Amino acid sequence: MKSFDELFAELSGKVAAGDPGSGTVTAVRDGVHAAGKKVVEEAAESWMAAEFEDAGRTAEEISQLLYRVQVLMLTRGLSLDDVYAHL
Ligand SMILES: N=c1c2ncn([C@@H]3O[C@H](COP(=O)(O)OP(=O)(O)OP(=O)(O)O)[C@@H](O)[C@H]3O)c2ncn1[C@@H]1O[C@H](COP(=O)(O)O)[C@@H](O)[C@H]1O
Repeated sequence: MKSFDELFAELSGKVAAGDPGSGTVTAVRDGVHAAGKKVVEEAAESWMAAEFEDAGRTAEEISQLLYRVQVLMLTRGLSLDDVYAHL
């Protein structure tokens, strides 16, 4: 299990290092358009799971949404503080 901040630190490190085995590195290289589409896709799947599936499936979809939000942040070069400043 990892927190939002721990996941972001892990992904940032992989992107900075250009880790060749990382799906995140590939996703960031695919660019903002692709990253944004994945956010929308996982947001829709989270909504559908919340409406029609159980809490466990909903949590799973939301975890993928959080991951895709972090990929979008990394694609735009945003830090956690850049986002937290607006909370
Ligand atoms: N949390 C995630 C995570 N969630 C989703 N994904 C990726 O997203 C893929 C699933 O996306 P799809 O669009 O194929 O999903 P889907 O077909 O809609 O599947 P469902 O939503 O229907 O379940 C997975 O196969 C992973 O490649 C993730 N990839 C990575 N992480 C985390 O990121 C870390 C680093 O990963 P790497 O960069 O790949 O090393 C990992 O240790 C994980 O903690």
